[in-house]
Amino acid sequence: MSSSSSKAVRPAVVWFRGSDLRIHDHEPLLEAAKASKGHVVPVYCFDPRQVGPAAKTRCGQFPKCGWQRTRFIVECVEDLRRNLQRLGSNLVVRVGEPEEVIPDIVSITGATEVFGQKEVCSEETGVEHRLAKRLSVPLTLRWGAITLCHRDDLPYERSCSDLPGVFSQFRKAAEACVPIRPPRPPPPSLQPLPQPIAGDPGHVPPVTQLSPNAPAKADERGVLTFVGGETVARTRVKHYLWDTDCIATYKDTRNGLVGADYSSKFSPWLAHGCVSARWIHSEVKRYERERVKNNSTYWLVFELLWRDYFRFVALQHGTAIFKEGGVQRKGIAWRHSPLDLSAWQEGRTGFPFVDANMRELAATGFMSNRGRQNVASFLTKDLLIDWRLGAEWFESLLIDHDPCANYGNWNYAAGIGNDPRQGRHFNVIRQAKTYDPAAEYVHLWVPELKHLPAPFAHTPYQAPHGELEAAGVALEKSYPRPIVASLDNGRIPIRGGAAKMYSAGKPFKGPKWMDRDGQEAGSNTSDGGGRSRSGKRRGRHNRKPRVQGGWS
Ligand SMILES: Cc1cc2nc3c(=O)[nH]c(=O)nc-3n(C[C@H](O)[C@H](O)[C@H](O)COP(=O)(O)OP(=O)(O)OC[C@H]3O[C@@H](n4cnc5c(N)ncnc54)[C@H](O)[C@@H]3O)c2cc1C
Repeated sequence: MSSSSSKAVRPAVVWFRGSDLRIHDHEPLLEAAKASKGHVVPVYCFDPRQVGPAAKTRCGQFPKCGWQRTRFIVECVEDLRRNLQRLGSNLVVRVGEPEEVIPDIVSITGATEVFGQKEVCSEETGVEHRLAKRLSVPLTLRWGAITLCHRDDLPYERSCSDLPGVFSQFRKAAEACVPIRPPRPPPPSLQPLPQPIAGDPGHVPPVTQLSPNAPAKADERGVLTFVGGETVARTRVKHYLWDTDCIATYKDTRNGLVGADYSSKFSPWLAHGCVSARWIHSEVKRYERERVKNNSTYWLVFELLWRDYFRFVALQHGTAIFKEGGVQRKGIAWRHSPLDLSAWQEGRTGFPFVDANMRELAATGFMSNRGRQNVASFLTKDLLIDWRLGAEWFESLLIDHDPCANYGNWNYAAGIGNDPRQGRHFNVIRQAKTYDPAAEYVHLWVPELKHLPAPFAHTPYQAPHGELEAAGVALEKSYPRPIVASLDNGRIPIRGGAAKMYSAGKPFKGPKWMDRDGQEAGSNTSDGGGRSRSGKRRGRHNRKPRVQGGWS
């Protein structure tokens, strides 16, 4: 394009929002490029309400974006800038609120329109409304590729008001009648940024400015070194599918706890939009054509539909997913116990499996799906602590935090969400013995128990004195006693403080435990070993049927 014709065209601003940090399959970028003949002004704002030392969560006042995710976002933004530069443009980076920054950029550049991705959660939609009010030009928001199934292709109202309350009904409808749109390539090229903004694209703030306590080195025990950005995201997908064929055994390995490849680990990149779910889907379909199609390849797409489902649930229910009663608007009297909450947060509950998971989260910003289900159940069903504090702690620490997936899953865990089965409760000891039979995971994250062999590593309070002594474990001194007795009908010797709290409160009604398929697995037994409250072993025929649409 000649310089005289490029002067004639007024640019369009592309507002990158944080869950769309890529150039491929990005509808607002493509639409803006088309409308402005490539004269786009891509912008990303580090919003101090979301990232940085001042941003706090609502109930717990935890840092809203911990150092792990902050670092990941910085890497995503740097990568996005490099990719836009390769197309001939650049990324304008500012620290500030989008509703302040973007009108300024519009007036500096003379832009005629602002394009961006449509979000569904209240903080994000609040920004959309305020920005639209302040702009003198139209704000065009597109659903784009945020989900695998495009909202407009669903057999429901655009507001999802008639979305089924059960995942499996949604999944069946999606599988039967929703075509997955093919991913779209990035624009072949873009025009350079217009002056004067070309001279002032802005610096990506260093992690240490946004998160002053960030350690210099990552914990070596982490499942993976997660590096933000589209470039690494695509390499990870290539690794999981084409280089290692791990996807072909995903269904068998996905409940793992240690190592890079037991599950895809796509979540941090999906949460920040470094890859689109549609692109992953197209790669899975290609893999099925060229290598193998089996239950595992199906299951990865099945999990992506869970991700979709929680976004549509958030659209359907609005702010309810963040409120105490959740999407069921249910009243539950949660316990208030800062002591037990901090034991859970810091991995000092006396239940090694819970503690290992919580320590992994704090050290690395990641936790397996198996771990997340267990620690969420433990907080809400054993400690009876307000689920919002758990969700906020996850929000603070998770690299892959996505408000729809996080709050949707927490609603579910707390029994106030889209779960057809009420009162789902994980027996964390039984889960530990099933999924960590040799205590490899507990030994990794709770090193004070590393010489205590399984199964005692999962129940050190049951270990004979000699075993503890040989392993160098001194209960209460080197590792805490359990903080809650409910897991064993009160037979677990608990820490004094917590015992008092329970006896001071309402009588604790025995929880029912679910096994991994959502089946009732005995009440209050020490390891949930399939015994009923009366102590009689349950026959298989007495088991409740597998829950349709339940977590698996
Ligand atoms: C209490 C709780 C909180 C959670 N918070 C988040 C969150 O903030 N962000 C997030 O991405 N996931 C969240 N999950 C879902 C799930 O645990 C993670 O997506 C998964 O562990 C990420 O690892 P992976 O990429 O290896 O998953 P894989 O098993 O390889 O699954 C592939 C992809 O499917 C999607 N997915 C899988 N399971 C779920 C699910 N239950 N809900 C929604 N999407 C799913 C993810 O995008 C994931 O990357 C949460 C689960 C629980 C129980």
